[in-house]
Amino acid sequence: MKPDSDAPPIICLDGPSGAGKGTVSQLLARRMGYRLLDSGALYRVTALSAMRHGVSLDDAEELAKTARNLAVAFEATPPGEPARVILDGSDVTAEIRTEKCGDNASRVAVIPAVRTALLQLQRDFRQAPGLVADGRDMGTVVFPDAQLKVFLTASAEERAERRHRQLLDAGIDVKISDLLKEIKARDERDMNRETAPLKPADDAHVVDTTGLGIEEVLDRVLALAGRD
Ligand SMILES: Nc1ncnc2c1ncn2[C@@H]1O[C@H](COP(=O)(O)OP(=O)(O)O)[C@@H](O)[C@H]1O
Ligand SMILES: Nc1ccn([C@@H]2O[C@H](COP(=O)(O)OP(=O)(O)O)[C@@H](O)[C@H]2O)c(=O)n1
Repeated sequence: MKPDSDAPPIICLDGPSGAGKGTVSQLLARRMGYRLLDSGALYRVTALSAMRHGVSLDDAEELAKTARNLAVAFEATPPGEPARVILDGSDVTAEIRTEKCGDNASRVAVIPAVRTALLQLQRDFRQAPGLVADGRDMGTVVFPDAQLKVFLTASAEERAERRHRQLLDAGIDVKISDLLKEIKARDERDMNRETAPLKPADDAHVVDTTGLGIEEVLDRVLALAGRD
């Protein structure tokens, strides 16, 4: 799809868990002076809100209602730090990052009515001077006319190792074999759902980050954006 020349530019970074989307998106948004959409946080917050209100993860209708009525806000933080995520007035930034919440997010994300409920909220992030959008379907569904679409990936083993290091840094010791199992299960669910499955858009640039450092990945994306 051709970019709408009047709309603010968008760079989409899609890919599986642990590919580096969040990290690279933040660095890229800072370099470009763009806003940032962490779409995964919206699915995580929907899952958390459902858990808090006793909504079953099998109840599609109530989950869609939960997504439609989300009282969520992203609060700016100093450069380099992820935005603080506020749900119903309380800070859930750390709570939504747990593996449990990620897993539940991928369960609610299967439901088409939940995805529809979150669509406009995501599109509203498109504001001048531009947007970096991080997720699974940014280039395929939410912003099909984006100027640049990048699909970041890496081997499941390397993604599990990255997540392991990240959790250890946060003082959480989880078995790497369990993380690998969870990552593979989430990949499977995200790639095989009927609505907005995880896959590169036809016009996406696929960047395999296995063996690449964060700065190298950032440089590749900046080069694709014409900013090297
Ligand atoms: N290319 C890379 N090399 C090494 N570690 C990376 C790389 N990209 C990301 N990481 C680290 O891996 C972890 C997961 O990255 P993150 O950006 O949260 O991935 P995603 O948003 O795709 O799930 C973080 O701790 C991050 O610092
Ligand atoms: N645009 C998006 C973003 C996330 N998601 C879902 O939300 C879950 C959590 O996304 P995330 O981006 O926060 O997860 P990580 O890649 O950080 O592990 C994913 O496993 C997807 O199932 C989605 O379906 N569509």
